[in-house]
Amino acid sequence: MTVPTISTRGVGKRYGRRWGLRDCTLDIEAGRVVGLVGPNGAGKSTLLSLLVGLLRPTEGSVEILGAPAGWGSVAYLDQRHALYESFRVRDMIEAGARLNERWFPEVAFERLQDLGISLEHKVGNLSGGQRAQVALALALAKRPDLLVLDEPVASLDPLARRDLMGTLMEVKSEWDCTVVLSSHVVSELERLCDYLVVLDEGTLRYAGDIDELLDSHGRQRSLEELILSFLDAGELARSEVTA
Ligand SMILES: Nc1ncnc2c1ncn2[C@@H]1O[C@H](COP(=O)(O)OP(=O)(O)OP(=O)(O)O)[C@@H](O)[C@H]1O
Repeated sequence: MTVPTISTRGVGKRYGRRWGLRDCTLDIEAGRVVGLVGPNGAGKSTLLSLLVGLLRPTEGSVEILGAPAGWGSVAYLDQRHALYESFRVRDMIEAGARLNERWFPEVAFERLQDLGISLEHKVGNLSGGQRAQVALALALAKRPDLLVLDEPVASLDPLARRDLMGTLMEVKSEWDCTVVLSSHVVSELERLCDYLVVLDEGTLRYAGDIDELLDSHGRQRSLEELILSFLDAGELARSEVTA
């Protein structure tokens, strides 16, 4: 049996007295593009941080390609696209070689050249969309087995969103990494993703193949409607508990 890229078992994270995520069990096979959705505070960033080893679970376990989270070939991009303002784009790419064991600078150089982003630009002078593209190119230069993106398009205008999603689609057609991205924009997820994970109030509401989900409702309901129904079901379950 092949090892799933992502395997979590009853994973939970508590912040003080409050659980950010609880009892989350997932098996996600290699090559999937996973859309992670849920309202504010649902636990999306918590789950993503657990997957990349930035947070340690309070309970349960997380394995990436059979090894504990934090090891292996994983790239993580958050919505702040943290970069060194005073560096030129070229310097950022070259600095990556000193920080990463696996580093393929040509991947970043080629992608940015294709996008018309000059390597000589200072990072501090880039637009929001260009910064996002540079941050993504740096993540891709690791040629990761797992690419994790926390709301990568949240701060971008519609054109920059489209460009970034286009880059992700190209990446998927070029090599077979597994991608997990969270977003509030369901239409964008639908174009890119083949697997859906829905969280609400720190609880897993749904995990499964998107086509199978749409087929199981005879393609009569949109993905957005189905996601809302998972969230409403949670609302119903909570009101039954508290009634
Ligand atoms: N460092 C922290 N300290 C205390 N509580 C936290 C911390 N980080 C997250 N939480 C809480 O855990 C819960 C889940 O937060 P998380 O950031 O994972 O949600 P999210 O789905 O990513 O939300 P958003 O869409 O608003 O970014 C929330 O109730 C949040 O307040």
